[in-house]
Amino acid sequence: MKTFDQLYAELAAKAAERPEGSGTVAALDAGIHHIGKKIVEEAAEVWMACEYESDAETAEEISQLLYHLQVMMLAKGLKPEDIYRYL
Ligand SMILES: N=c1c2ncn([C@@H]3O[C@H](COP(=O)(O)OP(=O)(O)OP(=O)(O)O)[C@@H](O)[C@H]3O)c2ncn1[C@@H]1O[C@H](COP(=O)(O)O)[C@@H](O)[C@H]1O
Repeated sequence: MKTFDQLYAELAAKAAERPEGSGTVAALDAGIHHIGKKIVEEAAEVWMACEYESDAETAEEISQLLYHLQVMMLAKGLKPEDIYRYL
């Protein structure tokens, strides 16, 4: 289990170190358009899970959406603090 900030730190390290086999590195290399499509896809999966699936399945879909949002943050050079200032 990890927090939002811990996941971001892990993904930022992956982006910097570019370990082989990292899905995060592959997504960053694929670019904004690819990441954006993943965000829309995961957002739809969150919606469907909320309508038709269990709380646990919904939580998992939300975690995946948060992951892809963090990948987009990295692609855009945004840090968690840049987001928190609007919360
Ligand atoms: N939390 C996540 C995470 N959530 C979602 N995903 C990705 O998002 C996809 C969502 O899955 P779906 O169910 O939508 O399946 P899918 O559409 O068939 O997936 P793909 O075909 O797009 O791979 C997963 O297959 C992963 O590729 C994640 N990938 C990585 N992480 C974490 O990120 C960290 C770094 O991961 P790597 O960069 O891969 O090392 C690790 O701690 C991972 O646990």
